[in-house]
Amino acid sequence: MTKKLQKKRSLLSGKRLHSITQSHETKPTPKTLKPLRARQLIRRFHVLLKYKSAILSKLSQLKSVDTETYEDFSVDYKKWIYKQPKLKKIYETEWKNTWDKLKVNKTPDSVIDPKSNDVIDNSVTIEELVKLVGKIDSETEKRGGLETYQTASTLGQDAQRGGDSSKILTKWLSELGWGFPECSALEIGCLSSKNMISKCGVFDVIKRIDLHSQEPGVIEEQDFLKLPSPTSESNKFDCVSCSLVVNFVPSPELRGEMMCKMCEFLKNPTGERHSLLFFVLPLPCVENSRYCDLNTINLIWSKLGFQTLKYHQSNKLAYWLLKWEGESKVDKTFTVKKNEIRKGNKRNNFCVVIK
Ligand SMILES: C[S@@+](CC[C@H](N)C(=O)[O-])C[C@H]1O[C@@H](n2cnc3c(N)ncnc32)[C@H](O)[C@@H]1O
Repeated sequence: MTKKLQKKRSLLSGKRLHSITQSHETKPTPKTLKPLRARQLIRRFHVLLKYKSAILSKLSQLKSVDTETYEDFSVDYKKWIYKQPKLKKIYETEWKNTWDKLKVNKTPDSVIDPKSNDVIDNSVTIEELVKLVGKIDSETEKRGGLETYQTASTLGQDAQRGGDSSKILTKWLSELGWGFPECSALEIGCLSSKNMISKCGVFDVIKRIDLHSQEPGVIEEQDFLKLPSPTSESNKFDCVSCSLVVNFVPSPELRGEMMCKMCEFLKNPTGERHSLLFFVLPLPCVENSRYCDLNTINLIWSKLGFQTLKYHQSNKLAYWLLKWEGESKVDKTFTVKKNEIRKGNKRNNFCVVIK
């Protein structure tokens, strides 16, 4: 490959050139993206993350004969692959092939195989799974990694394009006259500390977390699913905001776990002081999913002890403001299974499962 072509590819991917074995340098992420490009990127990252999670979970079942235990296979899988020379070679070869072949500005290929309808069936071997992980990791990197995904999402928050979603939360809080002394909030999936939730003046304390912090020191780099639940009421929050995060979570079971876990972070109601949850999903998750509709989400929230105070649909998003009735109102026995609600091949597969 000529130097010129290499440079062009690195510019397209928004990354400096590096080999898979080199330590990754800090990569420049594009500062601007056209709205259509941003939407395409967000969609592609969701697809890649979803498949990666399914493939790693299959891989962790198949490798169960391995004696070494891994604290978190979704993070440690590379250690496991690299321990075995044959698998390491498969992973690296696929990573490099994908890196060389992928044109980031072209409509991407199917992640697994269009012939198998992208289904990971039971006959798939460890080698095939490792190859798929190599392919996904390489594409993710070549598209600029999570940072680029976040840039695309931040651009979606641009005031000229409707502003960040917490603008609706603050409007609703002011309509309700909600607010207390020493009011605290937990913002899950926080892209910026300059959002309306931070500027509205209702909250004295805001804990901001994100899988990949864009503002170290202000936004804690933390997976909400791994965040230990507070053991005392004083460490809980008056409000939890979880906007456009559950749809990012890669499996239906983890989405269910995330929704249930939010309750553990909310203060139980005392007198007039009620805790709130602000929740946002892309509209297609409830309007056009094969497995989920508005009733499903509303049922889950009501079983978890929430009462809907406000609901709003824009062209693209669904917003809820929910009041929590406390631990005693949580139905700990209810389950939600993956059931087909709508038929048709133009549907998406967004789904929440509660076990
Ligand atoms: C589409 S952005 C939404 C950002 C913002 N809340 C909004 O409404 O525009 C999703 C964010 O959620 C973060 N995220 C996804 N899963 C997460 C998790 N398990 N824990 C913490 N953050 C997570 C991602 O890193 C990403 O920054």
